[in-house]
Amino acid sequence: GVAGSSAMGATDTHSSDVVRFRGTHQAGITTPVQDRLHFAAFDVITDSRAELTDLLRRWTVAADRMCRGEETVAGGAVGGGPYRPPSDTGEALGLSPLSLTLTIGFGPGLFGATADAPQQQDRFGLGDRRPACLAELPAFPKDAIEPSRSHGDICIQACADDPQVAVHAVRNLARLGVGVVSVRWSQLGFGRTSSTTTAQATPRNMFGFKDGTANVKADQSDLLDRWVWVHHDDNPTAARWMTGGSYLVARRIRMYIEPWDRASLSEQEQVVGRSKGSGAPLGATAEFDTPDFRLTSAGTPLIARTAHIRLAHPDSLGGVRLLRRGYNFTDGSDGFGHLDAGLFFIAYCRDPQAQFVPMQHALAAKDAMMEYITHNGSALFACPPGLAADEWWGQRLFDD
Ligand SMILES: C=CC1=C(C)c2cc3[nH]c(cc4nc(cc5[nH]c(cc1n2)c(C)c5CCC(=O)O)C(CCC(=O)O)=C4C)c(C)c3C=C
Ligand SMILES: [Fe+2]
Repeated sequence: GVAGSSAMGATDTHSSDVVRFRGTHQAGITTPVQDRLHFAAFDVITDSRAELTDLLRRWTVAADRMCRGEETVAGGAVGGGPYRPPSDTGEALGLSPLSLTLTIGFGPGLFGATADAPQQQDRFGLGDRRPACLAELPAFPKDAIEPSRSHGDICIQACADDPQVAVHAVRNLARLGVGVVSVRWSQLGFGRTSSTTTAQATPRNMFGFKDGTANVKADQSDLLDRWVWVHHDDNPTAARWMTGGSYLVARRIRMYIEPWDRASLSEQEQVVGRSKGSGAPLGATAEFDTPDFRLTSAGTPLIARTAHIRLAHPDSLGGVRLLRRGYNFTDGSDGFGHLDAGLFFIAYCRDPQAQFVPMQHALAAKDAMMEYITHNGSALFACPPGLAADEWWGQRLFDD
């Protein structure tokens, strides 16, 4: 890790609070999932390639600093004199970095026209650099996607073990981006809904079930290589800037808490295919037991044909896996007395069209859970590999 001293006067900063910003892969993908999320999608509002690359350079410096617990610039909050707006908004002064990670991704619209947006201009001359799998996700049955919560040219996923640290990071990047980018939508998340290491206990989602048991984990390097990281041969030369990167699928999934809370325990367990208490697959005893989809009782499958874990299991999908990294959210109530709560689903994969798309098609068509959820936000981003020393976010994409 990086030395954990803080320029913000924090006394409680330890090197264990710092996640390395630079490396082979971006932090925030296999990093042990932190407790809090602030996810922001930006539209690029300039047509100038120079303005955009200048911002990406400035963002990189600020992000690198904030991940070490420093202000966006030295003395930014109060050191700039009384007559100028401070260069750092200051709400993280005195806080340690709390494992802040900032992960950047680029959306399909940055590369010009797509099948869904044929009018989109190739404003930055990136048309030939678009990886083939960076195409907007298709519509799935029962989707209720709201454009104001979807898509975007650039995303920043900020994760930390303190909401204020994550919000401070996104707020300051947005502030630095004035005139070049504008926030299209953002989502706060609390309570991770998956684990990415075997050392982490499995958390629970808003349905009260353990979530993340069968996730791909950071120490499963064969699975990461097969299902998460983009390979050199996955793309033609012009799109090889993605080698070592990954695609981020984001879905805002509203969960209808009130009808769920009126469903019997047995109905809830049938929907998921696992026991609510232990997280064990139905018919098994412990959380990490392998589900046996052949078990029956009086001729009926113990794990229903419509159970979430049967449909999302690799055996039902030709072996396909994803790295899930989602968060619970509650955005107040919906005006009708119902909680606007759910799961902000984030998954990383090597090829979203071959992994997420067939999985979501299977779930949307048959998953019993669909009675209790609606997908109302959707986005796909290409997250480049990690940065070498002095490299800036997007340098491999923009530099020829
Ligand atoms: C398209 C991918 C998936 C979406 C969307 C999704 C939504 C979703 N899931 C839960 C709750 C649980 N999911 C669980 C397992 C699980 N889910 C997916 C994929 C999507 N889930 C996969 C690939 C798996 C693993 C399947 C397997 O290999 O067994 C579980 C069980 C525990 C676990 O393994 O994580 C729960 C619980 C909700 C509530 C939700 C949308 C709101
Ligand atoms: Fe799931």
